[in-house]
This record gives sequence, structure tokens and C-alpha cells, in this order.
Amino acid sequence: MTPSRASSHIGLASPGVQSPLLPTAANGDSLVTDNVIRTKVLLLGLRRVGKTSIQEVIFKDLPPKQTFYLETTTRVTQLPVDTVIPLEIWDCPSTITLETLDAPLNQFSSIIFVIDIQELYQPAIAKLVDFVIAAYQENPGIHLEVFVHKADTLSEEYKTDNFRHIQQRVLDELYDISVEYEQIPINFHLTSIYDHSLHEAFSKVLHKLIDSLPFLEDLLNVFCANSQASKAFLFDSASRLYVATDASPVDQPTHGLCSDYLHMLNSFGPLYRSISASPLRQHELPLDIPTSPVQLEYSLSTGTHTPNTPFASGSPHLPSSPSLLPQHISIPPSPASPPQASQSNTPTKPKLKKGLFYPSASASLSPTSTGAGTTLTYRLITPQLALLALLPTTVFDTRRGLVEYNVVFFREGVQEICDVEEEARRRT
Ligand SMILES: Nc1nc2c(ncn2[C@@H]2O[C@H](COP(=O)(O)OP(=O)(O)OP(=O)(O)O)[C@@H](O)[C@H]2O)c(=O)[nH]1
Repeated sequence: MTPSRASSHIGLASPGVQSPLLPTAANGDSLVTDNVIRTKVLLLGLRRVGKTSIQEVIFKDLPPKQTFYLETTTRVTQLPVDTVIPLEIWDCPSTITLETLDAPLNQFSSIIFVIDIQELYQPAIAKLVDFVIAAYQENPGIHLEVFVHKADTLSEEYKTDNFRHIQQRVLDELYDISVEYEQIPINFHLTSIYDHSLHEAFSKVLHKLIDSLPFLEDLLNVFCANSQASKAFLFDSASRLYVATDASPVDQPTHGLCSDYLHMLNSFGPLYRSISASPLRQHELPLDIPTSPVQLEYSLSTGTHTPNTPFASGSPHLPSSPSLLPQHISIPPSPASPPQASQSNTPTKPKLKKGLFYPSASASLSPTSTGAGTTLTYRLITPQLALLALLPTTVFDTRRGLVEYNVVFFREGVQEICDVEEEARRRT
């Protein structure tokens, strides 16, 4: 993998030439706020179907059980989200209609219509069909997504039945209005805030909005081929949406495992601090993140721990599997304060800090005495993005240098793509 690979694929924008990544009015991406052009996503649905919960669970890390206390949305709220592309999620009250929505539908790149899986009645379907037709007429390129939500409330059998039933009802309604409308591409997803289905579905929505997706996928494919990784995901660290993955199929358990691991690292992040160096905060992350771990000692709020010290399991929102706890975590040295040997012996006052990060971590899955297991590795790629990859443990143990080397080139490629995205979306 070479760093020039990404730039040759993505065609770096030259002055005066509109970048191919710049969203155009035709595909609906055109909101300019805080000096960046944001891609807009509209969240619609009837009362209490879970629109706000979806947004809060994904983007504000609200524990699913606390969505119970969310208040009814009474006016349109716009949530800016900074991931590989800048997004703006519009959460609408259930009473919104085509007339009361104070924005033309062609401004949106995607519409997510949330429907309760138990809601087989006419009002939900009728509202969905109205918006689908209006959106399609205004912008045929718009991405129409239906989240058949609260899937956890039904048994497997009823879940599949209702999912199919809702899909069929929508298509029949569209056909009844006009044969032409039956061809409108609509994507249906089964979702619930209580499992990984919501993150997986939203990731798929996000993929359609990222123009540079093929280049990110190329980089992941090359990384997997050169590092013998069986699967690799590029995750948005905060939301845990995967921004891209390699060409091998995504199986739900692997996605769930990576997502849980990231969640665990995010949850424990603020507890760790390096004894030997002052860790940087996320926004201070240098682009040339050190690739080799330099110091592996930590202190937790309760005292000094070694990386292998077991943590209490069963904390809320942490993966229940103890095997997911990190067996190796590294924290980069601060360029300003190089490691000092004496510091590691001095017990420092424990502090909880938000925004600390791990540049790398790994966990061995089903370890065997012969070392023939799989290792789940995490590498911070940019302040927002993280690479999670499954590698054979033998490769991870014996050819670590090669893996680190490939990560460096992967990081450079991703950084170039992000720079082009940022440049294209910056308001001039
Ligand atoms: N079982 C289950 N309940 C959910 C799920 N998602 C949301 N809920 C619950 O649904 C209720 C309504 O959620 P909200 O997010 O407020 O729904 P909303 O569509 O924003 O509601 P309005 O603002 O009134 O339009 C809450 O009690 C949530 O806990 C889910 O996936 N499964």
C-alpha cells in the first residue's frame, strides 16, 4: 500500500475545479453552516416510534434504557454531527407534514422514515407513502430508508412476518397510486436500540452519503490483503457507526464484537492516564500518531493497574464478555514531556479526564496455547476514525512490525481522503 494510492484514486481537487466530492444541489447535499457544507438527513415518523431515541443512542451515546424518559419532540431540531463527512440530522415532530416542514425536500440527501414494527395500521403507511412520493418527485436521487423499529418487542417469527408485511403494504400502496412509483428504490431495515441492528442500519445509510467510500474500501482491502486480516472496519469512534469495511461480507457477530470492543474502549478511555507521559486530548492528536507503543503502564482512578489487571464486569453498557477487555493498550508520549523513569514509581493523584484516547489496543479472542487464535486489534487512525481488524494471533505476535507498517500507510491514505472531503466542504 502506498500513500500516493489514495491521492491518485480520489483526484485531489485543484483550485478552480469543483471537487467530485463536493455535494451538489441535485443530490441534496447543500447545507452550509459553521463554515462547512453539511449533508442533511431527515428523520420522520409517527408519535413515539423512537425517532429521538435513535438519534440520541447513536450520536449522544444515551443508554437505551434512558430513552424512556425522552420528551415528545415539538419542533424540528437539527443535530450537527462530525464524522468522516459533516452531517446534520433533522429530528421532526410526529405532526410534521409536507406543508409544515420548513425546507424543500431536495435539500435532504436521505430520508429515514421510522415505523413501529407493531404499527400495521394505515396512518403510518399513508404518511410514509406521501413523503416518499413527494421526495422522489423533488429529487429522484434521494436515498429513502425505512427503519422498521422496536424489533425487540416481537418474537423472531412475528418480527419477520411484520417486517415483510410492512414492506409489502408500502409497495402495494405505491403501486395503487401509480405503477411508476412501485419502482422507487426504498431500503427497509429492521432496527432496535437494544442491539447492534440500529448501528448497522445507520452505517448503511451513511455509506450511501460518503462519496469517497470506494477509496476507503480500497484502502481496507489492501490492508487486509497485506496484513492477513480476515475482516477490517473503519469506525467512527464516537458514534460507533462503521464508515467503511473491506470487501468480505459483514457478518453480524463480527460487527457486534468490534462495536462492543470500541464501546468498551470508549467507556474506559477516561479512566486511563499514562504514568510516564501526559496523554493528549483528542483534539490535540498529532497527525503522525506514534505507531509503536512506548509505555504500557496506567493508573486508574482507583490506583495503579497493569494492563492485565481484570476489571469488574457487569458495569452498565459494557460488553459482558471479559475476553473483550484490552490485553494491550498503548498511550502515546507527549512530545512536550518525554517519558521520565522516575515518574512511573511516583503514585500520581488519580484524575478522571474526558477525551483521552488509546492509539492502539488489542484483545486475543479464544486464546489457545498454540497461539492459533484470532486477535482483535484497534488502531486510532484520525481523531474521529478507528481501524478495527481481526488478525490471526500468530501474525499479530510474530509480524507486529508489518502490521504497524501497514497501519501507517492506511492512516496516510485515510487522512488524505479526509483532507479532500474537508477541503471540498469548506465554505469559501
Ligand atoms: N422496545 C423498544 N422501545 C424503543 C425503541 N426505541 C425507542 N423506544 C421507546 O419508544 C418511546 C418513544 O421514543 P422517542 O424517541 O421519544 O420517540 P419519538 O418518535 O421521538 O416520539 P415523538 O417525539 O413523540 O414523536 C420511548 O419510551 C423509548 O424508550 C426500541 O428500539 N425498542
